[in-house]
Amino acid sequence: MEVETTKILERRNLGDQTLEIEMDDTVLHPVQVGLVTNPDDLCMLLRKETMQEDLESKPNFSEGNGDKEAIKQESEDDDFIPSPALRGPSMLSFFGADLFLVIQKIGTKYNNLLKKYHVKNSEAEVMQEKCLKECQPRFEALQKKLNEYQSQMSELEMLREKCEVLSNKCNKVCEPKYESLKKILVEESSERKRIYNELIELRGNIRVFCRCRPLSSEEISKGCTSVLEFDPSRDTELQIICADSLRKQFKFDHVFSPLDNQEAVFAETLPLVKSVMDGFNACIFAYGQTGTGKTFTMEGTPEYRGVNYRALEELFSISNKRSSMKYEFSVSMLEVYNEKIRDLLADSLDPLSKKLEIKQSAVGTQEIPGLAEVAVRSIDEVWEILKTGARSRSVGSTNANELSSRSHSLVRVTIKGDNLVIKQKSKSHLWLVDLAGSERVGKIEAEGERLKESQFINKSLSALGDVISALSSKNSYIPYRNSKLTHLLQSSLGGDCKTLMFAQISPSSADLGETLCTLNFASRVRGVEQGPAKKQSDPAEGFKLKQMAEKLRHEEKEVSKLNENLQLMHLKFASRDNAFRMLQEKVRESEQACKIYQLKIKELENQLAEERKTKAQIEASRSVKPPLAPPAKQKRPPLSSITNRLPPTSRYITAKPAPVKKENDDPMIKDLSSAKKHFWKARRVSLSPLVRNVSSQTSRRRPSLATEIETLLPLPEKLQLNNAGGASQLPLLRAPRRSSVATFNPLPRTPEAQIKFGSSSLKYSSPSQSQNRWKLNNFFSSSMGNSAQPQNKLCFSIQKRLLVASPAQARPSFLLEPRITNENLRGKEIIGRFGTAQRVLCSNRRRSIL
Ligand SMILES: Nc1ncnc2c1ncn2[C@@H]1O[C@H](COP(=O)(O)OP(=O)(O)OP(=O)(O)O)[C@@H](O)[C@H]1O
Repeated sequence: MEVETTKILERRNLGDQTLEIEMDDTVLHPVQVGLVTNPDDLCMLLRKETMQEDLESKPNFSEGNGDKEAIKQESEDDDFIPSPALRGPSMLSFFGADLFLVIQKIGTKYNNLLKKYHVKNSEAEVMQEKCLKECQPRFEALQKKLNEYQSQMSELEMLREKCEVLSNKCNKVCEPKYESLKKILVEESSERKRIYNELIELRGNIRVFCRCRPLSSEEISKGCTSVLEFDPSRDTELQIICADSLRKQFKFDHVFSPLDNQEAVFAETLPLVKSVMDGFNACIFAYGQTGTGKTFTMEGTPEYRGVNYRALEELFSISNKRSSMKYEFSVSMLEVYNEKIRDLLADSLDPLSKKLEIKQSAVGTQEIPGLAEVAVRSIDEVWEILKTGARSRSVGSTNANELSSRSHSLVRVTIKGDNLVIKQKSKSHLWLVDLAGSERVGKIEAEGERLKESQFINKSLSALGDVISALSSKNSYIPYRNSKLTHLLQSSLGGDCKTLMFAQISPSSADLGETLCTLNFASRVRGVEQGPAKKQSDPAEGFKLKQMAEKLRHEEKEVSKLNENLQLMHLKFASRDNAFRMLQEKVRESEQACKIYQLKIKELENQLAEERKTKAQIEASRSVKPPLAPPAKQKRPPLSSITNRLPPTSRYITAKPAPVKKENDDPMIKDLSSAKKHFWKARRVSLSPLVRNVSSQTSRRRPSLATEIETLLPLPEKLQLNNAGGASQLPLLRAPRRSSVATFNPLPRTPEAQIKFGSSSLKYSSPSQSQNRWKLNNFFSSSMGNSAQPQNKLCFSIQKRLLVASPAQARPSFLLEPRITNENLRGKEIIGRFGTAQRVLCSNRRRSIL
């Protein structure tokens, strides 16, 4: 709430004295009256200015006898301009009355404003208290939480540091070990692979196993006998009893009798499956007469799982064991039926609708675009796929087998390996082939479709024989493309690929011819790698092989140990890394939470600061309270009283005027703004001649009470006084009291000047000062012996200026002869004297005693 204050200056030259009148007024615009010889002059001057202004501003205003009511109405209007009707002696009294009215209005307004101010102040206090009550606990709680978080943060920081130390230590200690182990592992695994491959190669890249099924119940019932003889001590030899005295011996890589179960068969197959995991292509196929157990060996039954299932089971098992490798498996199933490739895992209901062709890839491998390839992650998934494919397979009934396979069934397992240590990738295929039954067409009495199927089957089997034959004789040309079967298996037959053939035979005497055919074919296949096989029979080679196998076992053990160590290290690393990450996450979360809380606290602090600031402002504004209205007895009479005329009786005059303090937004001030404007204008226009008069009169400096007293004091005493601590006051005594006395310039209209005048009036605003002012007014009135009311007022103004308004600069009394009756105050310096009152300087404080 800004308070606008103005000041009316009135100077009066009374003989050899120049009196100054300062009048605080919060409504009236400053009016400079100039030098007047008596209050009437002042009134006349005001009237003159107002009238002149009025004439200037309202030239068309009708002159004549003014209606007082109209004039009063005018005075109540925004423009506080006396009407031309006020010209003449009555104008001053009306002006005074109107001024009184205005003051009265302003007093009322001031009281209202003061009430509002108090109400608002109390509201603000209540709000402040409420806010403090609400915010303080929250602020304290937040502060507490912040402290907690900070302590947690410091703990986490410590933990993080510990972790870092541990991690560094671990890195320092474990890293070299890890690197050396990794190096050893790589070396060992490559060595193992090399030796293993060498062993397989020594055994032969194409291996042939012969498996004989037991006599079926049907065959037994028919009286068929077994034509096979097995020597348990020689698991690679087989004798066929062709006639009573004729026996034919066949040698294979392994011969499985009817007593050997699926596990035994797979145990011998395992090395080849392992080599697939090392990145070699492999092909396992079962060849034989219809009903000799090809499907049984390859697929098996749920109770007696075949090679397919066990091989994949083993692949998964090896994959899980090798922690340094990451494997992915996928399975495709197809069949070659009548020289056509059929996708057994295709979504289409009719597998033949999808025509599949063999294409050679850029790297020289044979691919079948469009062939379904199902990723498998567990052996259960594999089993389901195998069952699905087997259901789609082409089967037919022959007189040799009720559910004879009329096609070559091929399962392709693709293994993608990724060495995590040396970042090496590999891809290999394992073909698991269940060939169609090889039988003489005449024997099965095939006709029509069956005959056609048999012809295709025999043709493809013959092509397979040719390929193997070409491989054995190391021909430059291998006729892979003579059949779809050999074409498909091209990348898995020959070279460094591993091939295993199961020659399935029947023990029945009824199938002797077919058995001999199969054995001959198998012997032909085995001949491909007869060199190593022959060497096996050499004791020296055997010993060498045994030594290599021993070495291989030892290497495998070492590798498994290294693998275990590596896995352990990996686990340690992973656990520490995980812990570290968790801690980091916690730290991050805590930091985030702390940031949020800090922001909240900042907001609250800002809020609190604003409230404090508001409170301070309120208190400050409270401290600069407007002057309280003096008591009724001491109230300053309105300006009208300086005339010797009484103000006109009106309902406004009866109200007691009160000192006012206004705000900028005071509507009353707005009402009076135009009046102010007129006063400004009037002053500027009318004072210029007066100023000239003043300057001519005051060239000899205005004699004031102060200077008058000053002249009483001899110079040495003055100096003494100055040295005795009155240094701050002596210059005031010496200097002309007010330089403006002589010049008496019009009040400046600049904002700075406004502020100056405004501030100077503020120092008279305290109630105590106001009361003192009134006391001294009475005192001076009585001391000067002037009974006239206007003069009393002038006397009061002098007191206010010299003594009350500025007590700190009160002039010392120069009647220095101590007349202090109080013993306690004797020896103190008298600094002022008024009538019987003496003012002494006591411990930097002035005390007044009478
Ligand atoms: N080693 C074995 N032990 C027990 N039973 C067997 C063995 N081998 C085959 N059999 C049985 O012989 C029968 C014929 O076997 P399988 O169907 O596997 O012959 P196949 O060679 O696949 O015939 P095809 O070529 O016509 O498909 C089946 O009932 C099977 O259970």
